[in-house]
Amino acid sequence: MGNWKVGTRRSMLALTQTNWVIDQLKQLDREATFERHEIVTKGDRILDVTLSKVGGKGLFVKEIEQSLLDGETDFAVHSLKDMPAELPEGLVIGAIPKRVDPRDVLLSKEGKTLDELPQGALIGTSSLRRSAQLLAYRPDLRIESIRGNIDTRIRKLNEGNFDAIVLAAAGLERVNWDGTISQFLPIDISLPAVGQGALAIECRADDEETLNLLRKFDHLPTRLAVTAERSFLHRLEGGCQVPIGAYATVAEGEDGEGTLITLTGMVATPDGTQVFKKTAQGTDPAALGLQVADVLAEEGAAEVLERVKKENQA
Ligand SMILES: NCc1[nH]cc(CCC(=O)O)c1CC(=O)O
Repeated sequence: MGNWKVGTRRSMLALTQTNWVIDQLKQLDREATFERHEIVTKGDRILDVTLSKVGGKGLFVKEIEQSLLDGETDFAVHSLKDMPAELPEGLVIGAIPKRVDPRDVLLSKEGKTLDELPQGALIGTSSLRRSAQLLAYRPDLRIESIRGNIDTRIRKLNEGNFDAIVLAAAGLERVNWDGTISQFLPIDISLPAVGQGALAIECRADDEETLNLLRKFDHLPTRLAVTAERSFLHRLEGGCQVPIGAYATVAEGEDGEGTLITLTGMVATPDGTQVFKKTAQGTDPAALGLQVADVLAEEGAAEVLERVKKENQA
């Protein structure tokens, strides 16, 4: 029983994700009804500046979180990778549904793969993580920033502005546009963003009724994996200024506590000339994230983080 007010961004991807979550929740609770509240965020309004320069991830979630805190909405569906490592006081992630494909994908003219792209090809991405890893693999590539929702970016590729663009497989799959994919980039070439491919359903920490509804929709292996990734991100204070990636898996078929988690973390220089990567295993996701972050920091990632931060202040 109950009526839930659901906050969502207005982009095609956001609406598709929110509708999908509502459909799933209706199957878990046949009595429940849902009302969508569309919210335009700062990240949606500012389209002409590179994200890392205007305040990063928080831009897509802040107004939505305020509406939760004000009680105008009861829960909100986000792409987990758009969420900052720390949530505002009073809010929690009530459910993390099962993750879909975490990989980055290449969309290119004539369906070329990364290896087939011509010398000096122009790649559209505004993600430091993606450009650093692409340059590490193919230093000849030229990178140019591209903003806008998925549909805008694909239009810019089709208009001939780029030889290729990089997007997340997950977003394309959710809006049924996976037919546009030229190549799934291997994880060891492009380590995904923390939380990529997973959704987060955020609600008030003291809203038992909503937490009860959402709990049924939580997927423990995904929660363990993204908890390890977010703990890694948090330890390195990775805003959007530094190329950072992480990807964790949980052994197939296991879904309990004490499950073995494998986490790979990555920090790179923006030009891709230095890439620090480490893989470790453990059963405590938060501790594993800290451990991988600390080892990377010791091996040189700390200097990179310091240097990039200084350069950005200058
Ligand atoms: N940066 C925007 C964003 N946030 C979430 C997704 C979709 C993928 C996901 O849910 O992880 C995308 C698009 C993209 O990176 O291609």
